[in-house]
Amino acid sequence: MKKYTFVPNKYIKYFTITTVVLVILLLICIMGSVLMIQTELNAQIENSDQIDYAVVLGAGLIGDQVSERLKIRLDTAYHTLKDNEVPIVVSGGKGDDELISEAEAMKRYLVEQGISASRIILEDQSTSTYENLKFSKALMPEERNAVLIITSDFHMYRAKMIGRRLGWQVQGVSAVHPKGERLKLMRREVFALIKDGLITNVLSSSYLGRDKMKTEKSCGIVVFREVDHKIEYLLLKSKKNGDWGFPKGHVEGDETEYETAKREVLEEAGIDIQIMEGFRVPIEYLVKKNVHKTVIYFVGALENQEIHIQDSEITDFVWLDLDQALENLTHDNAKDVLLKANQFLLENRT
Ligand SMILES: Nc1ncnc2c1ncn2[C@@H]1O[C@H](COP(=O)(O)OP(=O)(O)OP(=O)(O)OP(=O)(O)OC[C@H]2O[C@@H](n3cnc4c(N)ncnc43)[C@H](O)[C@@H]2O)[C@@H](O)[C@H]1O
Repeated sequence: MKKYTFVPNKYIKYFTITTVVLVILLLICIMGSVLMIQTELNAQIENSDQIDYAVVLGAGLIGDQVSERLKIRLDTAYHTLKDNEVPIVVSGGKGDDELISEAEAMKRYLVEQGISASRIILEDQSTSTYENLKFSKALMPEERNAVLIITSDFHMYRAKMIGRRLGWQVQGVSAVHPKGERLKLMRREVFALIKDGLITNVLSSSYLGRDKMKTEKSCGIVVFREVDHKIEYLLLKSKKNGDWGFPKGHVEGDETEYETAKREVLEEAGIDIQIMEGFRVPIEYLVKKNVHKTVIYFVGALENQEIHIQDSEITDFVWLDLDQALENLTHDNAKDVLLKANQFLLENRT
């Protein structure tokens, strides 16, 4: 007769629990080590010729000032990028306790250090690492996909993993934090990595590219007039969002960009403008989180016509010189368009 050894249920339970705990501890140790070596692995740019964009990831503000952790990332970005011309996406939305978006504060900091504002693109909608990178990608042309990520050493592994998932050729430069802080943050990062790597990466449709961005396209005109040999620019105030900007609107049907721009200016301001050849400046931004909008701006002069604003969409209009217009425009990318338009007029006006 066969003999069975009796093993009480409680021993099986203890054995299982101990094994699970040991496996988890082992996993945490392995992941911790992987995170630790990111400083050495991403100490500097591997190949600067192969970077289309740099993306700097946000890390919290105190009021409207960058936090100490974010400052370390931005200082790394400054030293890494100061001697080249690569466009820089600064990425981070506005938290409940923040007065402005992280992206805005990051831009201000980098500009104060001496980086040209025209190199900096704002991604100011994201609230997680995944959104940082996904929304940044939406601001880049599809074919420009060699990206340098700048973030904290402990955060780099996850950021690069998500970047690759989004189809980028990724390089990284790690911002190095003091050892004590690094260890503290690394514990948190291990759990974020488990979540992003093991759960989201496998299960979430967003990682598999199914939550595609919608796209919108509008066209508009920077309208100018000459008063006593001085240039003034037309700004309109949007009824929907209170923004001061240039007349513009969505492309309809199979209109050309010129046709859309002229129609929208006629609808919104009641004026028929001839577009000047040689100026076409696109800007891009996100409307909410999932609409990637491109607006193409042209330049055109107003002569002998009165403005009649479209009451349903526009609440006010104003003619301003360059400095006043720069002060009044709501969005920084529109200010960049105006500076370019002004330069174009200085070089091309007869
Ligand atoms: N094809 C189409 N698709 C969708 N809607 C259509 C449409 N055709 C017509 N419509 C609708 O028709 C109305 C008028 O449209 P239009 O007159 O045709 O459109 P628009 O001026 O280009 O844009 P809209 O007012 O929608 O948004 P904007 O980008 O300025 O502002 C949107 C947000 O972006 C922000 N924003 C504006 N300019 C920005 C910039 N330069 N940088 C960053 N953010 C900016 C604003 O503050 C605001 O929060 C709108 O109510 C729209 O809903």
